[in-house]
Amino acid sequence: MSDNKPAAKRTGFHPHKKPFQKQGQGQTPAAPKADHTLGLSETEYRAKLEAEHPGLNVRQCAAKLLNAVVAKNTSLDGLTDAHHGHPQYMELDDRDRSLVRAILGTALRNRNTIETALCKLLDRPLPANATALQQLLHVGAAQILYLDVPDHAAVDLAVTSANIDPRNRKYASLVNAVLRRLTRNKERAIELKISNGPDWYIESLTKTYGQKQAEAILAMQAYEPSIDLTVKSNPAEWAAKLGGTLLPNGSVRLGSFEGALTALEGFAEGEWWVQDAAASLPATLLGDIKGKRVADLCAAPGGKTAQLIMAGAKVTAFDINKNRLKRLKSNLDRLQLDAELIATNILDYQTDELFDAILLDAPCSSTGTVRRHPDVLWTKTPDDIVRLAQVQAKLLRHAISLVKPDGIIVFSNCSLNREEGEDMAQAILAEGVLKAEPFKPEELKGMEQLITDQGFLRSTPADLPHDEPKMAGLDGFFAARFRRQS
Ligand SMILES: C[S@@+](CC[C@H](N)C(=O)[O-])C[C@H]1O[C@@H](n2cnc3c(N)ncnc32)[C@H](O)[C@@H]1O
Repeated sequence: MSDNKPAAKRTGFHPHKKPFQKQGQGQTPAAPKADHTLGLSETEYRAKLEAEHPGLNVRQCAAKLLNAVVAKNTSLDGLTDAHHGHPQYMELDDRDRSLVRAILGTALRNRNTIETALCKLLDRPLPANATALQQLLHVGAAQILYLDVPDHAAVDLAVTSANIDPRNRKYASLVNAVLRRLTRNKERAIELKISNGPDWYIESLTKTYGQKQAEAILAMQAYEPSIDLTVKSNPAEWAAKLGGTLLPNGSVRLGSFEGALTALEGFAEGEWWVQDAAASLPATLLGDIKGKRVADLCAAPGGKTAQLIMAGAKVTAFDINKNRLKRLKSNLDRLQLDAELIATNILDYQTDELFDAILLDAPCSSTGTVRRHPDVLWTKTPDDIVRLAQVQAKLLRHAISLVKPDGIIVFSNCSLNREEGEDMAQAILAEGVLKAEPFKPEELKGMEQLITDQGFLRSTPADLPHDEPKMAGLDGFFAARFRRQS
């Protein structure tokens, strides 16, 4: 695997040297005057600057949110939520919001490549605490290297952003010089063979999957994947209607489409829902559940609940989060499906009416969803993996008390880390209350290769290869099936 240590260079700043003097090339846009003193509110001030420098708000917002993700471990989904997102993001119109998301997705997916390319253009490393400056350069570089934005706009707006921010003003000519040099070295930068992700993650993947498979997974993480749908019925028909591809498990993989997803045929009628093909597998592995009482213990937003209902089970869906459970309810309403809903911490839930079968799709690090959520790697730490594996073991032990003797439990999550998957499952089996019920090839027709030697299910973004990377891959998922012994 290639050089993954750009961060080391960043931290070796020499304060006694006058930084970056040699790099002043090209015209640096003039510094705007600080208008705060004129008594404008923050919003008015930003509106005035935007009128003078169209596109500035988007770049400033992108740099701010990038900093919140990488320096403060804040989830990108929350920051860019359409209703409760970051205030600076909420001020933008839809077009600008989508550019912010494109910049952030690209910057995070290619973070190590961008960092290495920038480091090569710097005479000396940036100060270790210059995180705002670092994000500003990353936002500029993401546009220059990967997005369809004119180079001069990316550079000028980065320089203007630097001039406006008192922390970065003294680096404005550095920003100008480095980004201009990047525009002349694009090809070389893009061709750098860099694995993207923090060192701990790359090491963990390599240890678990071996170098070749780890590299294949990391390569796939550079692409935003296509959208998969789970359909109520007639998957081949829906694949044809929507111009998608029918996958071996019956999911429909969409190619590119015009307009909003919610405007596609069948959405309003509740004929399908969005769910990665790998995420749709665990609910199918409970066996024949027709007419049985099944508990979906961590259910929201309900993709798997819908599958269990469609399989004919009487479903009780639990979730600790009331808002997420409300979302599940509205999803089921659109699909015209019904389940008993209980908002509770399942660790506090006990019943004498034990369930025939249980699905526990546990909270996890979500490292299997990096293609869709490129912030995950930069907001999670190795400690999170250990902590979440402990939570999962606790939830699974409690699930045993809710299922009938001889009943089935399917445990799943969307982590690629074996501590939350294979290791956790083996540790629980060693406690002796559950017996393994290995998955059988005939249960995963066309996807038999996902069954491990121990009879677990393991998918990764490197599975289901396709010439077009966007049409390839699966989310990383783990699933195991157990039977309660007594
Ligand atoms: C991975 S998501 C579930 C996704 C869902 N199964 C689906 O397919 O749409 C995990 C869910 O577990 C819920 N959760 C976490 N801890 C819980 C607990 N102790 N009791 C109940 N729900 C919990 C979270 O609120 C979250 O909605």
